[in-house]
Amino acid sequence: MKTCKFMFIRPVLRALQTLTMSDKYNIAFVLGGPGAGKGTQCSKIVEEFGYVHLSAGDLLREERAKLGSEFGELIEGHIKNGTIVPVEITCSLLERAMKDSKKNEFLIDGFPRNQDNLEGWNKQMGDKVNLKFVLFFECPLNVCTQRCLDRGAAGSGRADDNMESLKKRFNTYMTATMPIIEHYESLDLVRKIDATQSPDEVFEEVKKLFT
Ligand SMILES: Nc1ncnc2c1ncn2[C@@H]1O[C@H](COP(=O)(O)OP(=O)(O)OP(=O)(O)O)[C@@H](O)[C@H]1O
Ligand SMILES: O=c1ccn([C@@H]2O[C@H](COP(=O)(O)O)[C@@H](O)[C@H]2O)c(=O)[nH]1
Repeated sequence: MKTCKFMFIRPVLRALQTLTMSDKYNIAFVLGGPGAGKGTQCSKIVEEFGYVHLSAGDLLREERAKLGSEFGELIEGHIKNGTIVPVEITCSLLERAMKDSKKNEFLIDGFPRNQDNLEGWNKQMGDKVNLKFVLFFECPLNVCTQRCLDRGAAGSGRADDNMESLKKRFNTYMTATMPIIEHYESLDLVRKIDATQSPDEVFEEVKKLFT
């Protein structure tokens, strides 16, 4: 009789586990230096593979632009100085956007960028997501700089597409973001892409990860 009673437990547990797994958001983080082409490639992935693209920088810029936003000034200061906004703000914006989208597969672009981001995300979102991999667009500083300056000259309107902000952004990237990429490398989650080629050539490499 006893055996009979416990025979059902394992399949029930397995079913529950499957249910929990499928309830999780599937995400890929997208990292790389300023101007490496993260946004450009994310748009192509969205078009071809139907992910939802959430750029942490765009969400912060939107929040900053909201009339009466409690965090507007703080965000503005960080963006101009190329420093990182506290994770509670960024993570809440990301979680809200994920919930609102009613979708399940996300490219999270430009996040996590430092240890505070990583720890805050793991605490708030760790149990709610399945991290597929970290897409890392590798691009030398001089190429990234030129792309951002060209973007500024073409009228991006971004307060940080200028040499002064770029120096600070690169400093943050090297000192705070690279260690996060190395952390994911140690977990064998990083998929490195050479971002120096044309957008279409880069996308040929990106595609291989999604097919
Ligand atoms: N492979 C590429 N070759 C040449 N130019 C590119 C390439 N990819 C993107 N660009 C251009 O470089 C600029 C920066 O690209 P994009 O906005 O995609 O970079 P990003 O990594 O998202 O930047 P940021 O982190 O500053 O938001 C844009 O003007 C874009 O058109
Ligand atoms: O997770 C994030 C993402 C961005 N920021 C701030 O925004 C700017 C611009 O970011 P882009 O990804 O280049 O659009 C960045 O330099 C940071 O100041 C952030 O704090 N946290």
